[in-house]
Amino acid sequence: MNLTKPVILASGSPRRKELLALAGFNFTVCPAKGEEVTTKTLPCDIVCELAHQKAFEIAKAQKAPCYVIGADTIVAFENRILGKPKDSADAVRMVSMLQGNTHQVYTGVTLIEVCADGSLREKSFYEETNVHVCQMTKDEIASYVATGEPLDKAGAYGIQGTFSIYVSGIEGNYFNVVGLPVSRLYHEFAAFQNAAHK
Ligand SMILES: Cc1cn([C@H]2C[C@H](O)[C@@H](COP(=O)(O)OP(=O)(O)OP(=O)(O)O)O2)c(=O)[nH]c1=O
Repeated sequence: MNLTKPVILASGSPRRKELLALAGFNFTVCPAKGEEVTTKTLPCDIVCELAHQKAFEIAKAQKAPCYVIGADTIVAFENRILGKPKDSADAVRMVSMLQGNTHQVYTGVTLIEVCADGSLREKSFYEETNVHVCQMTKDEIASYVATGEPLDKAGAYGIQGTFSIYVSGIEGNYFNVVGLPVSRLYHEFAAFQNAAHK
């Protein structure tokens, strides 16, 4: 994609950095530091609101024209929202809930253009993926959590890591589960950039 302005990824997630690079973007990373507070109840609204907060925090601090990308990922299981676990005990609780069941992973993305006159233009979207998790024994859950892999991940697991042996299938986009729906992002970004030149 021919980028007309520099791109900033407002995320500290190493997965998002890797995925955005895979999509061919040239960008710098500037993680948002604000607390993630939501006023919404539906998972799709929560991830869009939090993605907006992250992108907006970085966009409002910019002095020159650019594009800012913010994202947020949560797991939803039977009306419960699972973010990152607080500690290992919380991770055990989350994985115990998800094993033997199907849950949804939502990632929201916000694109903000900081225009030459300082005004902001933005768009948000989300993707949902169904993830089927095999039954796990208490020992399997304990040893998985002991790897430390769940601690910085929504729902206390990483589909891209050793948890992969417990994922029997998904419906939807794999990269959405890892934290960034890259194909959707690429196409939404192209349309967003083109819209500015009309
Ligand atoms: C479900 C799942 C989540 N995750 C990750 C993606 C996100 O990095 C993280 C969810 O936390 P987020 O709060 O969405 O993101 P973050 O704190 O890692 O980064 P930032 O807010 O700075 O953008 O969980 C995986 O890596 N694999 C998975 O299978």
